[in-house]
Amino acid sequence: MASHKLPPLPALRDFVHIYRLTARKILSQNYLMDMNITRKLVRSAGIEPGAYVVEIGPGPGGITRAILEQSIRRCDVIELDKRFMPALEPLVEASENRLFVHHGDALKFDIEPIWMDAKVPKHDWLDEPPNMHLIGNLPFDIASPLIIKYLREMSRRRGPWAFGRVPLTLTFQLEVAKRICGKISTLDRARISLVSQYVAEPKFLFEIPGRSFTPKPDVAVGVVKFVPRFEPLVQVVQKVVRHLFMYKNKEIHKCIKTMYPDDMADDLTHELLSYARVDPNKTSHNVGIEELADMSACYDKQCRRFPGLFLYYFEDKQPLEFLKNKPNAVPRVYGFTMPELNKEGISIKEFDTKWIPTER
Ligand SMILES: C[S@@+](CC[C@H](N)C(=O)[O-])C[C@H]1O[C@@H](n2cnc3c(N)ncnc32)[C@H](O)[C@@H]1O
Repeated sequence: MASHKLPPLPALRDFVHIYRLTARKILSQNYLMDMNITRKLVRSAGIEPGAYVVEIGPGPGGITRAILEQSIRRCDVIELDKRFMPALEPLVEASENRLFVHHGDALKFDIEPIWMDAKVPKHDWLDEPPNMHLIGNLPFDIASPLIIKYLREMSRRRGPWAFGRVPLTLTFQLEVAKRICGKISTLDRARISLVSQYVAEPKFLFEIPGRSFTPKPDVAVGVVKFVPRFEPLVQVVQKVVRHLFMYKNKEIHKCIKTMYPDDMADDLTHELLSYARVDPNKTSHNVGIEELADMSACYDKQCRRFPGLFLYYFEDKQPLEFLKNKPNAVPRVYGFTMPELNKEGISIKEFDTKWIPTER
C-alpha cells in the first residue's frame, strides 16, 4: 500500500507535552499514543490511498497522522475540545492541503455539506462501498449515542451516506463492541445487535489493550467496522411500519392485529409486543427505532413459522393455506438470521438492555 511520508513532526508523546494536552477526565479522553496501533486501526478500517476521510474526535492527532500517511486525498476532522486546535495546526501544515479541522460536536455536526463543498463524488448505493470513511476513537458515552445517530442516517441514506455505502469504524468499550456484533443465540446478542445489524454489517476488527492509551482506561476497547447493508430488512420492516400507522392515534395493539388472520391475531400480537416490550396502549409515533427493529425481528420469525403470513393482507383476508404456496410466501433472507424464539416466542437473551455503559 502506498504511503505518504509526512514532514518531520515531534513524536506524539512530546506533542502532548508541548501543547500541554493533559487528558481531561471530564471528556473521557484517552489518547492513542502508539503509532503501531493507530496505523493498524487505519489499515484495518480499509483506508487506502485516494480516500476521503472524516475523523471524529482527533484529539492530539495520533489516528490523524496514520490517516495522512496513507496518501489519502482529503481528511476532515471534527473536534469538540478547542484546546486541540493549535496542536492540530502542525499536522494541517504537514498535510499539504489535505487536512481540514472543524470545531464542533459530532452529535450535532452535519458532515454532508463538507463533502458537498469539497465536490466529493457521490456513489450509487448499489455500488461497492466507496473509498470514503468515517473513523473515530471517541469517549464511550459519545460513541453509543453517535452510533444510533449514524445508523439512523445510514438507513435514510443521509449525511455521509448520501455519498454511498460509506464504511464507519469506531471504538467502543469491548463489551459493547461484542454486543454490536453479537451473533444469534450467543450471550453477546442484545438489542444493539439487532439495531446495528438491521442497517449495517458490523465486524469486530480487533481489541486494543488498555496500555495503548494515555491515560490507561479501566476497560479494554474493541474496534468495530460498520459497512451499510446493501438492502436493509426493508420488506419486513416496511410491512410492520405500514401496519403500525394503519390507524392514526389508535393504540398500537389495534394496528398490529391487522397483520394477522383473525384466529391468530390476539396471540401473535401479544407475542410480538411482549417480545419488543412495547406498551400495547401507546400510539405508533411513540415507537423507537429499537422497538421497530425488535418488532420486525419477531414478525420475520413469525412469517417463517407460518408460511403465507407475510403475504396476508387484512383487506382481502386470503387464508394462509392458500398463500403459503405462492412465491415469496416467506420474507427474503438478508445475510443474518433473526433471533431464536423460545417456546413462548420470546428470546430470553434479548432481554438484556444494559448495552450502553458510560464508564471509561
Ligand atoms: C478518547 S479521546 C481520543 C483522541 C484521539 N482520537 C486518539 O485516539 O488519541 C476522544 C476525543 O474525542 C473528542 N470528543 C469528545 N466528545 C466529542 C464530540 N461530541 N464531538 C467531537 N469530538 C469529541 C475529545 O475532545 C477527544 O479529543
